[in-house]
Amino acid sequence: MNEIFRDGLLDGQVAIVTGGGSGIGRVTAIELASLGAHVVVFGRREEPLTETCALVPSGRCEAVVCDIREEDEVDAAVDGVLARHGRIDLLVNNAGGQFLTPAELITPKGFRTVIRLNLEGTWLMTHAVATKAMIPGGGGKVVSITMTPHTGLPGMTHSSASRAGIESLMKTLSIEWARFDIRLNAIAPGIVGTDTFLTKYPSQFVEGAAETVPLQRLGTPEQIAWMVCQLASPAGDYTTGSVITIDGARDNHIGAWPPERELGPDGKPAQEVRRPRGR
Ligand SMILES: CCCCCCCCC/C=C/C(=O)SCCNC(=O)CCNC(=O)[C@H](O)C(C)(C)COP(=O)(O)OP(=O)(O)OC[C@H]1O[C@@H](n2cnc3c(N)ncnc32)[C@H](O)[C@@H]1OP(=O)(O)O
Ligand SMILES: NC(=O)C1=CN([C@@H]2O[C@H](COP(=O)(O)OP(=O)(O)OC[C@H]3O[C@@H](n4cnc5c(N)ncnc54)[C@H](OP(=O)(O)O)[C@@H]3O)[C@@H](O)[C@H]2O)C=CC1
Repeated sequence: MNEIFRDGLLDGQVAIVTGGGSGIGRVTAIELASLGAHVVVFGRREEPLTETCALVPSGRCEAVVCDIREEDEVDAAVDGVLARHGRIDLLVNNAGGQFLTPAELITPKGFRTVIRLNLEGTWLMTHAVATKAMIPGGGGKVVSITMTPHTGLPGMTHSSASRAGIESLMKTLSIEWARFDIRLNAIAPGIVGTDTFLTKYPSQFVEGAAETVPLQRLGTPEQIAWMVCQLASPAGDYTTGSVITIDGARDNHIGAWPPERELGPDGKPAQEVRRPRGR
């Protein structure tokens, strides 16, 4: 039973979720399966993938070890899904990440590592699924998880560049592959309180994160997963080439409004005094 959508909404669909062994990817896999989809989770480590599948009560989940940066692994893994299921309706490019470091300290290898994971991995997966399954099969949907704020991610130059690249990829392919009925979108989350976010980054960054969001709280993996489900459903059939930002307005403004310095003497938002008419 799904909390938001009707039972059986995605019956018969076959979906791949990369990075499905943890965080947003795991919750997305569980939500898709709860709506009837058969989900195949990809990741480098088998154990977390198997754990995700154990959390899917219907058993409609399968773990495939695949490093999305390696084209031979991607080809073999996608071929395997196709051989077992005969179709792929949905690809969720969720695997990704970065390390937080000032730009001047990022080495060529470090930059390449993040670009290869986020941008090249997303390209390899999207190209393999499209050419092997969606183009011959008459269509499909791709959802790629990126990141806000779109004004730039200081401390994450490599990731910022790669996420912009992914959004551009989705937009461009939505034009080229419209003739194959493939619909491609990006979901750009703000800060989501996953285990990795809460444990990987410096404490100052994590503890101060909610304060930087106009809504003053972090997002949840479910809020991202439900948008994936909506796009996968008939409600998403005409949505393509879009970037859907889910971030508590972090893309628009840093912190609560009004900031302390803009409060009036009464503690309310400062307001300009209206001049008398005629002056
Ligand atoms: C912000 C404002 C908006 C704020 C608002 C926005 C906030 C959004 C918050 C976002 C949160 C998330 O995305 S949370 C989810 C994040 N999840 C992840 O990152 C999971 C996936 N990440 C990873 O696997 C790793 O972090 C990643 C480095 C990307 C890839 O790992 P690999 O095992 O492939 O690579 P490694 O062998 O570890 O490292 C390869 C090289 O990378 C470099 N490298 C790796 N870690 C490094 C480090 N900590 N510091 C320096 N350099 C490092 C070195 O050059 C390494 O080479 P050597 O020197 O030779 O070792
Ligand atoms: N949490 C947040 O605040 C935000 C997250 N995002 C993005 O959303 C996505 C999910 O984030 P979140 O759930 O927090 O992070 P996690 O670290 O939990 O998820 C990342 C997943 O990607 C998998 N992965 C990493 N590298 C590879 C690879 N080379 N091949 C295949 N799988 C790989 C990991 O599994 P394994 O290590 O086993 O391969 C892991 O399951 C990421 O792209 C993240 O950057 C975007 C905005 C905000």
